[in-house]
Amino acid sequence: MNFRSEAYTTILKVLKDKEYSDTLLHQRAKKLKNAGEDPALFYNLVKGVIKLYLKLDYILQQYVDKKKYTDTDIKIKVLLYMGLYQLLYLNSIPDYAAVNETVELAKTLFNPQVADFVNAVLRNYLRNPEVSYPNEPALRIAYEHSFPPELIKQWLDLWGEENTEYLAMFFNENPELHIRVNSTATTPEKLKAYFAKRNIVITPSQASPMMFHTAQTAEVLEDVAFSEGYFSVQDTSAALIVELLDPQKEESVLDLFAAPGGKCSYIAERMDNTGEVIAVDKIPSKMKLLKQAANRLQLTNIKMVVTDAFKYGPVAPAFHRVLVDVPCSGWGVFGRKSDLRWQAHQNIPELIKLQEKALDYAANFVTPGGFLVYSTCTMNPKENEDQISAFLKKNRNFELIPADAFIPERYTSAGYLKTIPFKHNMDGAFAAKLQRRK
Ligand SMILES: C[S@@+](CC[C@H](N)C(=O)[O-])C[C@H]1O[C@@H](n2cnc3c(N)ncnc32)[C@H](O)[C@@H]1O
Repeated sequence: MNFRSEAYTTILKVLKDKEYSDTLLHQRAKKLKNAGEDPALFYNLVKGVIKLYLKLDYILQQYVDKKKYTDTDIKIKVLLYMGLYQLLYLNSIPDYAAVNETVELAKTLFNPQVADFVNAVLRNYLRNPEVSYPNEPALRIAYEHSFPPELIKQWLDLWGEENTEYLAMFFNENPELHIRVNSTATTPEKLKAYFAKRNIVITPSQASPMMFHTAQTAEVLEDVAFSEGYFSVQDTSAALIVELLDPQKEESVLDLFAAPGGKCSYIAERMDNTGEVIAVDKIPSKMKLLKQAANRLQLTNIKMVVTDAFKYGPVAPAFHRVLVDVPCSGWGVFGRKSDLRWQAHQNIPELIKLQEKALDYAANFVTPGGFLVYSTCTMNPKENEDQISAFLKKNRNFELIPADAFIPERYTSAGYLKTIPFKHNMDGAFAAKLQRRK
């Protein structure tokens, strides 16, 4: 077993069969680790090639006869992507090793002719690695940073060339690990001291006293403090959404689109294991993850209901706080979810309808004087500000509560929680806090 052959079959599954799952990746990485291989290289190669395959493809076309490249099977293209990715991004691997190992893999998987082809293309690149990109901004950014051109066009219209490029670049970097302290088990100071004793540096977040970030991902995840429930892995932007919701002890809280439950477990922690959090989601396998997290964190105030949110009832204004964390285009999490940029742009109109319906439905559960938080992990105004404006126009009994009363002002804009990945060094998220009048 070696990390390149495992990476090859994984990448092919994603690019050819459009199948991606973090679980599959983790299982394979674990297998490699047990066989004495470095899982970090496996993760880097798989996630990197999936994110950057459009760029790799664009470059490779410049080193092969056009017709021959068009006729080349995806099974062979994946080998070329892997070889070129190592040459461009894996500095720990010398160029000769990147080429030789890819050629050897081509021999094992195919035959000497394919191996010769792979060798010739990669060496062609090495002889003259100058690549030229189109002048037109949308195409240049799309190929240089590997995003669908139609998505880049939308971003350019929204934010202009400079910000679009910052965003695209940010999502191609290796994201740091963000962790959240379990306040029912320990304190931020104790957790920091615990890791310091083990020579692991975790840096306090500027955004939240309960959050840290670290570049020592593997060491932190493998530490027993994780399995013992002293912390969770969560992007800081997601934690801020719960801080905006601001759940209090002994309250009743409804989390209508709850799984896999990162926000739900934080709600339960902030309520210090009191009151009741009802977590609703329709996907049983994702709810299982919430159940595991609740057990690990020893949270006893979460009640899980596996059902379609729109069938959850009785529909009555019975909750102090309702979180409606809707399915969205996911633009804000393109850094962590390597395959998402290749699918997310397709179904936005449908998502917008679902979000509108979810917000309307969730509002029915808020008690007079209670709060409703609508959130997404996207920076798309049509899924964010536009949804809230339309809702407030229809529902005069709700009003916007400014977010900067709950989270640092730097992460807010026009009363909303709004995180900008390259500016705040976290995922992109949006949330609005609405109060139902008494
Ligand atoms: C953005 S995710 C929620 C993430 C979650 N709040 C967290 O912090 O981990 C949206 C969730 O909505 C769920 N979902 C989508 N349509 C649904 C429906 N009609 N009823 C219930 N859950 C639904 C999906 O299974 C998905 O887990």
